[in-house]
Amino acid sequence: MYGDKIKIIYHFGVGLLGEYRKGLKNKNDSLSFLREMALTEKSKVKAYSFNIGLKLGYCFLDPELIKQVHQNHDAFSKMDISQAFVFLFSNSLLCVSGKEWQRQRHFLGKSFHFDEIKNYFPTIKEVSLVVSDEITQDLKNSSQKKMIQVVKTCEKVTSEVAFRAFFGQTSKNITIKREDGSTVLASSEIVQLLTDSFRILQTNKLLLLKYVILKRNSQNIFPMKEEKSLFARLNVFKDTCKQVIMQRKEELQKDPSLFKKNFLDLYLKEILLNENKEITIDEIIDNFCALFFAGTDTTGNMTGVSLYYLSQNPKIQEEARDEVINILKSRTQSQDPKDLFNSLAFEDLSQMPLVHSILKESLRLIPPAAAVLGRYANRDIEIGEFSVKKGDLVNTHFIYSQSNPDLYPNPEKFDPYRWMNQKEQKNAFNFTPFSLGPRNCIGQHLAIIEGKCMIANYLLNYNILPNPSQEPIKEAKTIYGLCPDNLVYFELRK
Ligand code: HEM
Repeated sequence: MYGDKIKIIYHFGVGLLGEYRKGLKNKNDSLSFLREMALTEKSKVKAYSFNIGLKLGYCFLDPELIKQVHQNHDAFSKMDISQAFVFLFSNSLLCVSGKEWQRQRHFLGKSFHFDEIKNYFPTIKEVSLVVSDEITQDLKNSSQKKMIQVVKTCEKVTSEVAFRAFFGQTSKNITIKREDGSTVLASSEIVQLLTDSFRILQTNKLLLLKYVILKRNSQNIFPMKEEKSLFARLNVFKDTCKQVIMQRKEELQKDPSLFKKNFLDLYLKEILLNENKEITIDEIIDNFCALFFAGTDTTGNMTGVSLYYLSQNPKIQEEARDEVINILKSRTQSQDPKDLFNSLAFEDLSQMPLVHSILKESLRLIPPAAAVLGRYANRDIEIGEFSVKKGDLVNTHFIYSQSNPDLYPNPEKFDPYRWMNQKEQKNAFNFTPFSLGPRNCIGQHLAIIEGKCMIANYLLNYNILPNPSQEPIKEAKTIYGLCPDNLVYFELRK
């Protein structure tokens, strides 16, 4: 019906996962089919059709059509992608829709405004320094270069920042008690819960079938052992969050002068002082989970991938380091990397065009959220020449236009300088790693600020070297990123 404007990608039962597996096996890249399509078809193909089980969907690739989907965001509802996803996020900004979404976006949006994010800058710097101090100590003890799991290292920073931005205290203070009596940090448990809920769907076919048919009711009808154990842990996790929130509420009720600028206090202030009756404790818990989930791995991956490309491109690395040092030279006489990084001011971050371009180029090549969360159309809607019917699955994928050689000459090349040339930025819809439209990423400024801080800190402290014995693999799991995480060595700078 749509001729060569649409490609059909059908894998019986496994759906799109089948195409990802094929790409991984043959090209070390789950999304190689989209990169190849971009090279051969350029902008001819507008969408591909795919299946999840027996259900068919459209994934739009053309920037104009992607724009139409996201501008009409209220015509779609996000899919329940796993049990933990629903349990942890269903009352959060990530999942709610309509008036409820508007209310939440308005409330949270104020805190994500560029000027407000400034408040989190000291925390970002402090946490970055704690992590780099550990690495430096380790390197000093071994007196040689060491392999660094850069994505994991960056996630240590991003998870701690997300935690402190929300609770205003360190994640080490909040622990979860497991059934076997052991304790685990809340920040690790939430990641583990999400990973486990995807894993059980992938490894237990019966459970997957039950979930596809029964959806949110799956755990209530003949719950399987893995479901029971997952839900027991999910309940403990939320109960723990609730206790922390209720305790803080009591503290603030007794002494309102204790209010701080963190998300939890902002919510509680709204409830206690402004007598806002719409905000519930469930909404607060779910938004903690959502901000933690949406902000940790994504930002950690963006920065880890940038460090990988810097290891592969020593000249660009040197130039980026000079950019950072030149700014900081005017702030301190000291040559010590720690003093230099300590002197970094929030305003300096906007004076780093190359570091910014490195992050953008990493997001172009390996966008952590390569596609948005799948959606169902809740009414019939025309997207360009495509007629989407109520109930159809819809998605949008960013890699295709971000790999189009007409828009990005030599698209596989890591070339941050292309961003310093205005031509590429003519059409903002060709580069959308943070999605677009009213439901775009609320945390994008925070992510870039964290990324710039981490890159600046590592450039000041270490030579970032490649690991020639490891081929990078681009794998799409919960997010799209590089693995295994042993692609980079750090060496202390003399
Ligand atoms: C490099 C880092 C990041 C990337 C690539 C990224 C990407 C995205 C994308 C593509 C969406 C749209 C998802 C969809 O519509 O299905 C999104 C939404 C969202 N992001 Fe981010 N994100 C990043 C960092 C962050 C950070 C740091 C936070 C907060 C701490 C955050 C919070 C959110 C939230 C709450 C939404 C939902 C917004 C809404 O529906 O109104 N993200 N992000």
